[in-house]
Amino acid sequence: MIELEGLTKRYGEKVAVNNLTFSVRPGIVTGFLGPNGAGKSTTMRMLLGLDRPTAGDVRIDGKHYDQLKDPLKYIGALLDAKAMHGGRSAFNHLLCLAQSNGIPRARVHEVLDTVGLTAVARKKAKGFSLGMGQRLGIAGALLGDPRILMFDEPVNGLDPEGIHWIRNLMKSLAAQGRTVFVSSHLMSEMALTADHLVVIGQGRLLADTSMADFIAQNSRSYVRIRTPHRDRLVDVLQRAGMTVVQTGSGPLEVDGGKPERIGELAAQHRIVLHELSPQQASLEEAFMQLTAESVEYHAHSQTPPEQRQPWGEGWRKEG
Ligand SMILES: Nc1ncnc2c1ncn2[C@@H]1O[C@H](COP(=O)(O)OP(=O)(O)OP(=O)(O)O)[C@@H](O)[C@H]1O
Repeated sequence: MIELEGLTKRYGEKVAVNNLTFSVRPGIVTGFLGPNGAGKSTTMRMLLGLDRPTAGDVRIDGKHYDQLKDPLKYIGALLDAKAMHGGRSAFNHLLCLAQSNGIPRARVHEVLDTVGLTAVARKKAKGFSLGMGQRLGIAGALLGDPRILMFDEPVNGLDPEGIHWIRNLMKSLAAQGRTVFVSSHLMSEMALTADHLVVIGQGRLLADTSMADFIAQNSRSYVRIRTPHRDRLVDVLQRAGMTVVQTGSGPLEVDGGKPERIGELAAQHRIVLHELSPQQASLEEAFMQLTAESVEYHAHSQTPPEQRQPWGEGWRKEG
């Protein structure tokens, strides 16, 4: 379990992390989302004792990072895959980490095998591709067999097979009862991996909710219908209290009615349907919706008009 309470970090005038309070629970994958500059990496660095909070507190299984003896046995992290001694071989890099944390040498072989780097274990890390570097960083995170794992952008640079592998790894770590906290800008990937989401913007907490609730709360869901009897169906549905949006001669979009109910009404009135499909926004759409709303909220409260930037701008450029 990771617990943040009022966690705040200022760099001069800049408030990078603003009074964050949330918990990351074991047994599930928790996604950590926010546009560029939202404060995700700063939060993760404070968790690992790499940055000192200006105010507030963050605890790992009830302790501060610097109170942990052999911290790799409690929490494993991938923050910046390039942050390693490139002149060392993959094996020696992991061996150094293991020795400084009281972890047996045999474990180095195990994690190299887990991440698929056994064949290149004696090669220098500076010759590694981005994807191999990510795998080596993940091996380092797994080294101490920790109960808590934290990954900052783990799929960066990975090919589809590597992305698939990471997804399954995170799910299996969570299924073993571990706490898995992962940030990513790849919304489609996050939607497939995370059970729960923590979303921040401009350092503030915007959402702390299940994936399903996040999408439901931040997007419109409706039922799409195609029928050769449009007028009759519209009449029936409106009399049942539903809102029907008609776009030219395209499909009907119905708000406020479940597909089962719509299907039953159509059958009762002997109306033929060619399509009856519930539509749910994607995580990406829900995220854009939430960030769009936050532009107005933050713009007036914090930044002078001449310095205002559309909130989430950087994320949109990348996305
Ligand atoms: N050492 C620092 N000195 C000054 N400002 C910093 C420092 N580190 C981060 N910041 C600022 O704090 C804010 C949060 O940055 P952070 O890197 O935590 O965001 P992020 O959500 O991880 O972004 P990204 O998605 O781009 O990685 C940014 O405005 C950044 O410019």
